[in-house]
Amino acid sequence: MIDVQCYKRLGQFCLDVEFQACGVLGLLGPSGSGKSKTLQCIAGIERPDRGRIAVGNRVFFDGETGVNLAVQERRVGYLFQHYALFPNMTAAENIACGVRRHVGRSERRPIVAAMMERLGLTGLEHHKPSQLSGGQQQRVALARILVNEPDILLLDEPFSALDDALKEQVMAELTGVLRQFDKDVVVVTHSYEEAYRLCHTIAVLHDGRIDIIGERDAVFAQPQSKTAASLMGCRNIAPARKTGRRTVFVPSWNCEFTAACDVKDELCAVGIRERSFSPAVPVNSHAVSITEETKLPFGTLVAFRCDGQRPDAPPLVWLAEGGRADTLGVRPEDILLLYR
Ligand SMILES: Nc1ncnc2c1ncn2[C@@H]1O[C@H](COP(=O)(O)OP(=O)(O)OP(=O)(O)O)[C@@H](O)[C@H]1O
Repeated sequence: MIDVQCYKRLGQFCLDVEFQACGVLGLLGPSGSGKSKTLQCIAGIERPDRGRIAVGNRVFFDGETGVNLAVQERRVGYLFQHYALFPNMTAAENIACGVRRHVGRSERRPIVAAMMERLGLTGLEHHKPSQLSGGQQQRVALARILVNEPDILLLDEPFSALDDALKEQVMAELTGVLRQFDKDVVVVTHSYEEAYRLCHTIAVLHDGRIDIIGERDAVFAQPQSKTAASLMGCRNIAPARKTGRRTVFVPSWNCEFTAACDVKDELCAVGIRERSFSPAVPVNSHAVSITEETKLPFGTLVAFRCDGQRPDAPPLVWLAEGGRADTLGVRPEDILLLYR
């Protein structure tokens, strides 16, 4: 269990986060929202102005009692965006750097060899980082972290240095590594797909604060805020007001929708994912006119306007599998109710 209450002012920016999580937590947020700073406070690279950070029963930082463990004492495995391997050392030497100091020289070699085997790196012992692919470099960096037997893993944008094909392979490998690592993990990412695939819990950061935190499927199904909905891949978001127990009206689209659950009075907007529209859904159905179609490898991105839509409102987008439509419907459970 990781328990974080952390306040830190950095010039104009203010980090003010509070969360508890177990297992693999995904920290999702726009650029500059405080994701990396949160990791750095947990790792001990940044010192919060106040707060408390604990992992399991070990307190890393407590502003009130003055506890502030050094980076090495925290036993944190921090995977940097570009892995930070030593360029002049071989893969095996890089990994050996991670082995704990008290381990004797003769014991180091088998520890490194076992970890290289576990991460599929056998045969690459003598390669320097420049002679390794991006995915292999990432595995060497992970191996260097894991031989140190960390109490928590912090992964900062673990796929940002990889191309799409390699990302897919590395993500599958990392999922396996995380499954074996039965302690807490925090993964920073821009991508909701990465967060969804790797994490049990997702926290969305916005402007230095936790916007929403919850179980992955619950956050994905109802992100609650405009920021979270947009980060979860929702491109149709517009101001809305409650009109009945389960109904909402979107003035700019001139559309009323029925949701699957009760609408709270504080509703400020609705979101509809582009995949949620369908000509075959008979509910929440509205007449539309298509304004533009863009071919994608697996479908067509269709821009459309609703009947009576305000001229200044941007078109909506629908990811169509094929065919055209005069009306488009949305299942009530796909209406995202947004309160912030
Ligand atoms: N030393 C500093 N002084 C002032 N502001 C800072 C300092 N360091 C970071 N910031 C600001 O803190 C904010 C959060 O930075 P952080 O690196 O955590 O963002 P992030 O969410 O990880 O962004 P990205 O996704 O772009 O990496 C940013 O707005 C940044 O400009």
